[in-house]
Amino acid sequence: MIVTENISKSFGKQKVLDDLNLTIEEGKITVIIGKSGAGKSVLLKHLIGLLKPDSGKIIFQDKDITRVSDKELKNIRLNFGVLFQDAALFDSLTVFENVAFPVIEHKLLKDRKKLKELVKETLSLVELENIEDKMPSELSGGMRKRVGLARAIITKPKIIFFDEPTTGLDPITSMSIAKLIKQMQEKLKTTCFIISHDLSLTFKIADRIGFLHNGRIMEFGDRHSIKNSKNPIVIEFLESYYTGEENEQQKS
Ligand SMILES: Nc1ncnc2c1ncn2[C@@H]1O[C@H](COP(=O)(O)OP(=O)(O)OP(=O)(O)O)[C@@H](O)[C@H]1O
Repeated sequence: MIVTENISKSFGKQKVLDDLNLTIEEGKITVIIGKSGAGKSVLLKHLIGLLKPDSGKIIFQDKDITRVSDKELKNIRLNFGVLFQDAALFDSLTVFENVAFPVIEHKLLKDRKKLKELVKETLSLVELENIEDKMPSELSGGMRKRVGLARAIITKPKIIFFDEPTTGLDPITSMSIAKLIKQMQEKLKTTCFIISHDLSLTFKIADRIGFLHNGRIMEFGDRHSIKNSKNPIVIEFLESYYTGEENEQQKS
């Protein structure tokens, strides 16, 4: 579980997070939605320790991760897997080397044969087979996301953070990634934190949905409660998405 307590963050005069409180429950999929520029990526970067708040706490395993040493933060990050928006694969490394990277970097397994088996097993969890020798440039967008997901889960992290997991994918591939996240989460019982524009994904897999607005989580609840929110700002956001205005806004 991660709990943020009153985190605030400004860039110059712009206050992006404003006393934000959020609880990410263990073993659940939490999705944060909100308009473009609402601060979803800034929130995610705080949770994984890439940004520090101006004030407030982020509690993980009884520790405030905003106040730990760099060494401690590195150890804490071993509990985290991150799937970045563009999958962030290393283009000069093979799929095998990409997926094995966190294991090699943290010296978690030295036996080459066991590492090969682990990479194979992890790739099969994301429904990929026999692509270890391929280069990222040879893969489709959906396959790159899957490889990125395999790399994020190979160390069996307690929490996986997803930055817009379906951006840039067609609706069918997006749905297959959404299904895969759900299946993987059910199999590994991992806690998942997702920021997304994709309401189809959100309403398909989220256990908890948070609506970020004006630097705060304005509405938080399960799929049913968000869909039936009486808050006019939430209603407007959901309606604009379905009428395409929000999508148009993303493109501009
Ligand atoms: N390092 C930074 N320096 C200055 N301003 C920043 C920085 N990072 C983010 N911002 C600003 O914070 C605001 C929130 O940005 P953020 O990327 O978190 O929004 P978002 O909700 O993720 O948007 P989108 O859905 O379009 O990705 C934006 O106005 C952005 O310009």
